[in-house]
Amino acid sequence: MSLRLTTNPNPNPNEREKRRTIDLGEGSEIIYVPRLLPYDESWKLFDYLDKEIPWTRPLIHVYGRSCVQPRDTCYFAAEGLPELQYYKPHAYSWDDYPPLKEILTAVHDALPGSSFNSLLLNRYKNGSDYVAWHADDEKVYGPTPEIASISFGCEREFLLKKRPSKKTSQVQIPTSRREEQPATKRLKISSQNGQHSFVLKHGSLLVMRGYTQRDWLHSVPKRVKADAVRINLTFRRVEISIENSKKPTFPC
Ligand SMILES: O=C(O)CCC(=O)C(=O)O
Ligand SMILES: [Fe+2]
Repeated sequence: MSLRLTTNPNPNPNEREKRRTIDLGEGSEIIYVPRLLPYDESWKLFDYLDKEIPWTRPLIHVYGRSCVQPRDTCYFAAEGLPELQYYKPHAYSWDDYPPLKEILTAVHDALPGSSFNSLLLNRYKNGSDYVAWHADDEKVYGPTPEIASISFGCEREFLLKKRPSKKTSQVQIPTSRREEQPATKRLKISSQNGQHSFVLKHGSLLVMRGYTQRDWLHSVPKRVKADAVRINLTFRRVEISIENSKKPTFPC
């Protein structure tokens, strides 16, 4: 399957203008592009991913207990990268899945200077599937990981909240800064009590940058009203040298 995504995959200038950068403060930043990929192509990609990806629902061992991960998952990585620590998934090669490479090209075009070499996919069958509060802070990603997240299918809420940290004090985002962000309501982005909420649209891109993994937690909570499948791709960069890998903050 070839979708021939162009290097500028967003043909609608109005959509392109909706790219938002949200400064979380203290070196953490979110970028949100509501339509990175054209709507119809995004549905073709959804169907392809739903059918062709070798999804599994693994058993995860954390904090001395086991739980079935509450969503389907699959992992892709360039050859020779170190393993992930929070669970050790089989690493598939995206050479065998050309549409994944086309999506990666679109992401690289949108984020000049980025160079992702691994990909974690999630499939949420309905609103009972979720990802709990966590940070993607495995040492393999380095101190300031850039994580690019693409969503397809059912819109789901993505939440961010500040986490208590030894390195930084727990500071609320000033109201004034929140008000500087234009048109957040139209884009279904909101902030309350220092917590941020994004409704991730079909074909959208959300990027976490800077110290977001060190200072913030994120989640996709259960939503009873979400009655359809959502597929999410998170592109990451694994650094080659790892020593003393630390366990990530990933409950389930
Ligand atoms: O599904 C999402 O939007 C987020 C997934 C996520 O946080 C992860 O895979 O680490
Ligand atoms: Fe995550």
